[in-house]
Amino acid sequence: MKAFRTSLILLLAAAAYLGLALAVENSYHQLILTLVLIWASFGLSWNMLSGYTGLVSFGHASFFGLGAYATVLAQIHFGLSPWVMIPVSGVIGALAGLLIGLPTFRLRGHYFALSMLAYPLALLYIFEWLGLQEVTFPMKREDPAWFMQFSDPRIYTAIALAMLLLFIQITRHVERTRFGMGLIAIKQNEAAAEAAGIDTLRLKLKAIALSGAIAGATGAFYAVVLLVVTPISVFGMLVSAQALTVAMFGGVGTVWGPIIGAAILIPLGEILHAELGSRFPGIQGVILGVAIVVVILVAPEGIFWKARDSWRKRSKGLAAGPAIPRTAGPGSFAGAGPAPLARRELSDEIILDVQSLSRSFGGLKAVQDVSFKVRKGMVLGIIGPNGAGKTTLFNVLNGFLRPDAGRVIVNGVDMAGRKPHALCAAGVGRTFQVMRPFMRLTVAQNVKVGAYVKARTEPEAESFAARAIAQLGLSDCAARLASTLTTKELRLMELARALAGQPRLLLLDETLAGLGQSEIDDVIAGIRSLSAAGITIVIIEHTMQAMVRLVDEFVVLDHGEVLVVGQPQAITRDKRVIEAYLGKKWSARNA
Ligand SMILES: Nc1ncnc2c1ncn2[C@@H]1O[C@H](COP(=O)(O)OP(=O)(O)OP(=O)(O)O)[C@@H](O)[C@H]1O
Repeated sequence: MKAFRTSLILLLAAAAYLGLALAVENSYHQLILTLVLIWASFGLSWNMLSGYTGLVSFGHASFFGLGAYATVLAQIHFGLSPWVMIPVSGVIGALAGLLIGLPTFRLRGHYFALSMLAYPLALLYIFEWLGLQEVTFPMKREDPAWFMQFSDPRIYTAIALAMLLLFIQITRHVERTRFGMGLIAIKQNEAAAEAAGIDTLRLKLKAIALSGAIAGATGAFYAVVLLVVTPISVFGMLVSAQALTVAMFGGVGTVWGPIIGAAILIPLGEILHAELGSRFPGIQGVILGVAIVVVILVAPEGIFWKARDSWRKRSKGLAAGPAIPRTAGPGSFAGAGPAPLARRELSDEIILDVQSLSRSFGGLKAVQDVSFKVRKGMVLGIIGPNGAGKTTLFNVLNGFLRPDAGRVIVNGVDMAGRKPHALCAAGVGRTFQVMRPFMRLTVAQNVKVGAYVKARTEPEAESFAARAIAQLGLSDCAARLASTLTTKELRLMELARALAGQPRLLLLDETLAGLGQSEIDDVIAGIRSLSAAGITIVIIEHTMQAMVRLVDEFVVLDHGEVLVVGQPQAITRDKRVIEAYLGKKWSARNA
């Protein structure tokens, strides 16, 4: 219903814009109307990669310029029409995206952004070196419509509008699918996305290909409108900056951002250029610079998000903070309590077999020759002093780190060195010591991202997520943004997200950290409910009082090695464990 309403508003806005274009007589103003649509399309292309994945690109002019040159050269040398070359330029842009993405996605953050800058610069010099300084479309008086050489500039505006509407539809479709959700998850936390089973490299390549396709087609049409292509006008720094600025100004990671940005900045820049350009050459660049500074200071995520957040706050919406009654609220479990786990009969089936696992950092042996077995349905605690190698061991078990030696046998298959999303698909879920929620998503969306690894369809993902949310007592907060949750609710949400991937084995990293006593009881009850549902659990935790109530068996690590393995009663009395970890005070207090 909401999607239908949005489509209707969009169509009405498009009709109004077209009406305005038809009414405008002045050809320069007509050109501005067309340019707004072109730069909005280019901004959408930038948004598809950088807005959704958070990988900032300073190099989108590569795709734009390749589309522009392909179109003009194809007309000159092969007589091909722009009607053919605009879609072909989309394909060229997509292929260029894959070629650029494959090596460049190895880099992150600033390194990614800067290396993207290199591609249009290199292309600019290559096209200059090829002698393509100023390439003009040959006039085709015999068949102007076929070669998009219209005498009425309003036709260009109409075509640009149709292209923009298509790109908006593509973007809106992406936003609604698991692909779009995966991109947002990557932006908010790439490691958590991997651990939730998302193949982040594949998704980023898909995003850059789609982004390159939109930029390539837009560049092709831009060339047609201006009739002449120069390296600086399509590969220049200002071109990439334009895409980035309209999206950042309007709002990143939303379909509306680039449209708002282009609608404000392009006419402003053009009018100032027309009025003051002769006295202040390069005034458009100044406008872009000022726009960026204003946005960084006033609305770092862009106008759209600023307006939406303040509207939501005012109308007491989702962002208004926790307002859920606590009586039977999140994390309340029937039967939850502090009693120790009754000794249970565990199956003999081995679900995780760790054999001689080692991992060093330079000369530091963080994990050395570690072996242990985890039986189906058990809760295994991993304890040890700070720096004993617990987190490193988890990172190796879940694929964030490659082991130097050893085997990690999950359900009979050696998974050592496999990527986190592959381990997740094999049934290994993970939570993090430092919580890694997707803050701008609701609880239900956060958990749904975790469900994608096993769910084949959207309804299935929603049902897995709803079940996990209910199991952890979070149904009341399902519609709230993760950013409004308490620490305990966030911990439970992380458990729910891991649970939604239908894991057979869950690795929990300091799930009780930062919680008060009653909150610890609630989260322990949550973990027990997972165990009762047949999930095998391996947990790292420092809170020993809680651990002895929770686990069936301990593995104690010290200096990266297994010190001892055993049941809680034996472990808490073991002299070596008391000396290395628990301390005499703990044993006296709990004797
Ligand atoms: N990426 C890294 N590079 C270099 N050294 C590291 C790295 N990660 C961990 N270490 C070192 O490896 C050792 C084990 O660290 P690890 O974080 O696994 O211990 P831990 O038992 O989880 O500690 P804590 O209880 O404090 O979380 C420590 O000496 C740590 O400084």
